Amino acid sequence: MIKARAEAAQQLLDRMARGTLDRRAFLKLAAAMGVAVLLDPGQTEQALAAGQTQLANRQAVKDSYDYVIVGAGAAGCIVAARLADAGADVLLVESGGSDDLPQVTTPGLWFTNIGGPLDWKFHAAPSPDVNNRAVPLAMGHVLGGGTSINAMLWVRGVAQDYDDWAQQGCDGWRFSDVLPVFKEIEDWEGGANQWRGAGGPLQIGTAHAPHPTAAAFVDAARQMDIPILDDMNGPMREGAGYANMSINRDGSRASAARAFLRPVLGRPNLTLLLNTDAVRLLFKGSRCTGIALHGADGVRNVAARREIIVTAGGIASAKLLLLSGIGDADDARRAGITPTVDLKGVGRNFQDHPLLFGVALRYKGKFPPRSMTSNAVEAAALVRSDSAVNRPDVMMVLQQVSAVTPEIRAAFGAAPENGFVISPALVRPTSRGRYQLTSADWRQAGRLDAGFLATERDLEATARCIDLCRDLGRQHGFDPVRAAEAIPGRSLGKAALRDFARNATISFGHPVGTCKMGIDEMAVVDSQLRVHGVEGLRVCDSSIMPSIVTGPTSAASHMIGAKAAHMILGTA
Ligand SMILES: Cc1cc2nc3c(=O)[nH]c(=O)nc-3n(C[C@H](O)[C@H](O)[C@H](O)COP(=O)(O)OP(=O)(O)OC[C@H]3O[C@@H](n4cnc5c(N)ncnc54)[C@H](O)[C@@H]3O)c2cc1C
Repeated sequence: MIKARAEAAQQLLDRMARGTLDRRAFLKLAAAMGVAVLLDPGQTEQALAAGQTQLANRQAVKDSYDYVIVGAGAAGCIVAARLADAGADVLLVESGGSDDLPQVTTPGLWFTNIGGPLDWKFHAAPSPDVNNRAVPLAMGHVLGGGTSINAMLWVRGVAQDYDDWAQQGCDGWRFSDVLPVFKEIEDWEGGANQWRGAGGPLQIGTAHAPHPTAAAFVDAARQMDIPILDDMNGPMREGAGYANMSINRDGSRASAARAFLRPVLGRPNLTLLLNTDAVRLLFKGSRCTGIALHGADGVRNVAARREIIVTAGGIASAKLLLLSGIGDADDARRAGITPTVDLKGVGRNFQDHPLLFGVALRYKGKFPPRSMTSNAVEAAALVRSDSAVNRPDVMMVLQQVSAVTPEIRAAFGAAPENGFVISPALVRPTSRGRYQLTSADWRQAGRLDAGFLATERDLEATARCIDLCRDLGRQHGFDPVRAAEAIPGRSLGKAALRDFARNATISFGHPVGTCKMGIDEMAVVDSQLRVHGVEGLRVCDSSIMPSIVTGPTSAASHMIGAKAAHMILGTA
């Protein structure tokens, strides 16, 4: 009851922040709904200022801004907020719409967004490595980007991930360089320490009333001699435990939009345009001077006095560069685009984590309902697929939902009605994919060869991880909750296990790498995230990762946005 009233109060605040309610109407409704006492005066003033300011700014879009930022996801929200806070005149353009929706704010509903209106609904091209399936690749198409629809896992990876970047020529990106940035953005419920930050804008915590399957998972991991970690982000290493989530103390989703952007939307020097697509970058010689936008009123050009900053995510950032002639010049001509800069790496080096749905277990009796504050992924283990491997390369992910891919269902039967899944995930893939345009029309999705399980090493590690997940499910720790393994439910020989991997693979939702940072000929941006060969243009999001981090990519994407803001402002 109290929660329902708190949600009603939040919805009213959101409507006012969008500019669809004025102060009088807001106060009248709050009194009528009996939620006035729940309203924090500071939040009310912030929402009112945001609504009035953004309404006025939208009605008077200017011909030029200091910075134009494309994409309001994990990285874009942080860059925009920090630059606006520093006094710059900022335009933030987002293709998706508002995030004032219960399926965004309620953690337990996140997966209902996959394939729905808040998802770009992208698919990888069919590949024999996954039995010619066109694997769906969900990406957030809404204010907040992926952080508004993701599973809220907050995982930095391991320290070596960032040291690897530095070794590849990315100066300033060693783990010791990025740790302070991770710390400054978070408000970890356990308080600050050598590894963690407290008091930052983004609240991070673990499940407070975990589902019985989560405790069973951790017990089972202990029985497999996997180290148990009190906090999976500190120290960041092999082990199992309760997952960190980006979640507010009140149990609602903590997204980049809510944590970083909303508090500054009352600033007159920040304009947020929703439902607006960036379709092409504009140039004068080798300088990027502006951008062509497509919104409800058609196309308009906006100039950037200082820089254009592209934060459109793991695929769309590369797409915008390619549409603007930055990429392989021969490919550009073939697509009917005049080449601007011959940068062969744009769209290449694609990486994602294959995730398998999975090893399905039948629950003992009726599956207890999860709390709506649960992300349904409350525990995980980061391990090595083989003792010969020198660092963690696979993850076992508890999924407190009962689902398998259609191909696994056809071969092994439906997932049990009362059940849950242990998903193998390959978190250090060696294969690399490629994104390409199929036409010069920005509305066309283009083609992604994702490279899932495309190398022998990746297939072998994934197959081993299936066995590890099955082993985990057999441990006594699961006895209180597991009746039996339902899928695969029988032992699989080498060929059958590999076939299972090919049929069960989906995307973990972590596309990165298509505008990679570095100094080699395939690098797209330098270590300050400036596009090679172009002035006035940076790419500052998940697409710049030279190699994917060992775990979900949201935390690293936030860090990239925050570090980019420091670079632009000269504060790091
Ligand atoms: C279903 C799902 C579950 C996930 N679960 C997790 C998880 O639990 N933990 C985790 O760490 N990571 C998870 N991720 C991944 C994580 O959300 C991403 O790594 C992260 O959001 C990437 O940040 P980004 O800033 O690079 O891009 P995004 O957050 O994707 O933001 C890009 C934004 O740009 C907008 N955009 C794109 N093209 C244009 C254009 N032309 N014009 C204007 N705007 C444009 C998009 O609409 C989007 O809002 C998940 C992702 C999905 C989709």
